Amino acid sequence: MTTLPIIDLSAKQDPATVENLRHALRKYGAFRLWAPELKQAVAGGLLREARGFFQLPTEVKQRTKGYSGFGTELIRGTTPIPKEGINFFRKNDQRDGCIPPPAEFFRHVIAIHDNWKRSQDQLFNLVFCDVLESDIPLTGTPSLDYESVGIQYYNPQRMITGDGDYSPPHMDGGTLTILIREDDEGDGLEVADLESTEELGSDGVGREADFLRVPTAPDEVVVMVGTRLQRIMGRTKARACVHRVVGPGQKHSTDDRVSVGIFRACVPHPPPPA
Ligand SMILES: O=C(O)CCC(=O)C(=O)O
Ligand SMILES: [Fe+2]
Repeated sequence: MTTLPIIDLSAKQDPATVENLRHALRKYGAFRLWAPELKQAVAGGLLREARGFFQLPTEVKQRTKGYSGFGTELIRGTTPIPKEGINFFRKNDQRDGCIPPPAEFFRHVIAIHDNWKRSQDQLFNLVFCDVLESDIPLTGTPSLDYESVGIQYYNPQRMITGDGDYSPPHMDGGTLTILIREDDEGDGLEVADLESTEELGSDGVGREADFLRVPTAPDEVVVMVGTRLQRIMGRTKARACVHRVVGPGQKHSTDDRVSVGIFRACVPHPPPPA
């Protein structure tokens, strides 16, 4: 398997597809999803609004609910990621004196969230019932149905050198992440082949594993397993995807990069008191 399998939720999955998906969940913790509506909803306005937001003066962004400044998000608690971001619908995200995001931007985010709601049950049924053959109820409990939307903004002009990467290898914290990217050949997303190394942590996997490029394609998004799903299902069934974003490199030295993630059942940030 040298590309991620693709799933079309509107079709009935044949046994070979289900078997491929089962393998992909162990090898990469990721697969592609045919999602033209979601892709078009993002292209038709959200990206423009997001770019507009990230051009606002820093002091305005910093007061906006859900915003995290350049280099403030850390991987494994230590490595700053050279990006800015804004998160929506995250619990415990209360800072004093926050202002809401621009109304038109927020309207587009809500539209994406609503659009995704139409497919999410189908996706969860396929993954949990057909592929993982799980009888653990993974939907219908408030802590697992929790979902946030995060928008990442990568600006090559803010990179100190042109040879650093946009995002170091890491795993996401939730059950599944739906990642929506712009169509761009050299977009930089790569996922680790988890069968190519004995390492288990994202740091070791990042150093030792073979990585597979995941090119963007029209009408497709990527689905990635997070650490929470791995914990629930066990590593023999589903591994958390270790992914990174390489670049920007020469080609993208002037183009910025925007991605949208729908993070399902991600740990609220900051975590609630124990
Ligand atoms: O921007 C991307 O393609 C990946 C983003 C990501 O991995 C994340 O936000 O957790
Ligand atoms: Fe991620």
